[in-house]
Amino acid sequence: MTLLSLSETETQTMAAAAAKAAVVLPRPVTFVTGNAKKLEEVKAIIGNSIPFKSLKLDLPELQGEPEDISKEKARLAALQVDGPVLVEDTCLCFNALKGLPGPYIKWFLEKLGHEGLNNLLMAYEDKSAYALCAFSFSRGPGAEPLTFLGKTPGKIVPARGPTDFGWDPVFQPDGYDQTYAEMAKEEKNKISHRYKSLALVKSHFKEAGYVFQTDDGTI
Ligand SMILES: O=P(O)(O)OP(=O)(O)OP(=O)(O)OC[C@H]1O[C@@H](n2cnc3c(O)ncnc32)[C@H](O)[C@@H]1O
Ligand SMILES: [Mg+2]
Repeated sequence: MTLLSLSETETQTMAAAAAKAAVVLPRPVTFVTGNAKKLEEVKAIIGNSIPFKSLKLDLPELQGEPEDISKEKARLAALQVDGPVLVEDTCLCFNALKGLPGPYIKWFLEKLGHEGLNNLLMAYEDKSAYALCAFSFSRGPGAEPLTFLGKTPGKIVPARGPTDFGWDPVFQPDGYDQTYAEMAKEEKNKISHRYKSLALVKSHFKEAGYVFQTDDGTI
């Protein structure tokens, strides 16, 4: 039998390399959102792949590009939670309107409703649009957030289907006869902007090899 014996220096070097490779984070990651329907989808898509809990908080939102809004939400959330956080910002962008309402879709929807969103495109032949989700992950207060974009193309149609989640009834993804609202949840979660963004988040977590530590120090 051959015994592999390492010198003290070799052992120290290996331990240092392992410590450098693994980023230890307090467990779990907190997904901060004020939107219960988002949370449902995020739970279904993330499953057990990332240890996470949620916190219902309506974070203030900067004006600007989706990526910047999302990053700023993550910075604020990390300060509030004092730990690792995930947040997301969702946009609905009309191509004829050069990407608007975009991040302001929440207020457009609230004021104009589904019919009003259709009316915005009345003067244009081009009804194409895309749903955009920008997830941001921050390792904690002061850490620069990483952002992951997921985009699903489609078109704006008169409302069809259940009205329990935002603009789902007026968005029909390309390649489908149904609106997001008419689709089975599992179907939407296989092709949605949120799914695509979270697929990148999951890959990042896999590649980064984060190690999660509980309060009592166990991993
Ligand atoms: O606390 P946060 O996470 O910010 O939740 P929110 O509801 O404020 O969400 P956003 O700021 O991202 O605004 C996006 C708007 O689009 C709606 N929305 C988000 N994702 C959607 C989806 O997948 N389908 C339909 N509507 C969606 C949502 O209800 C808002 O009105
Ligand atoms: Mg919001």
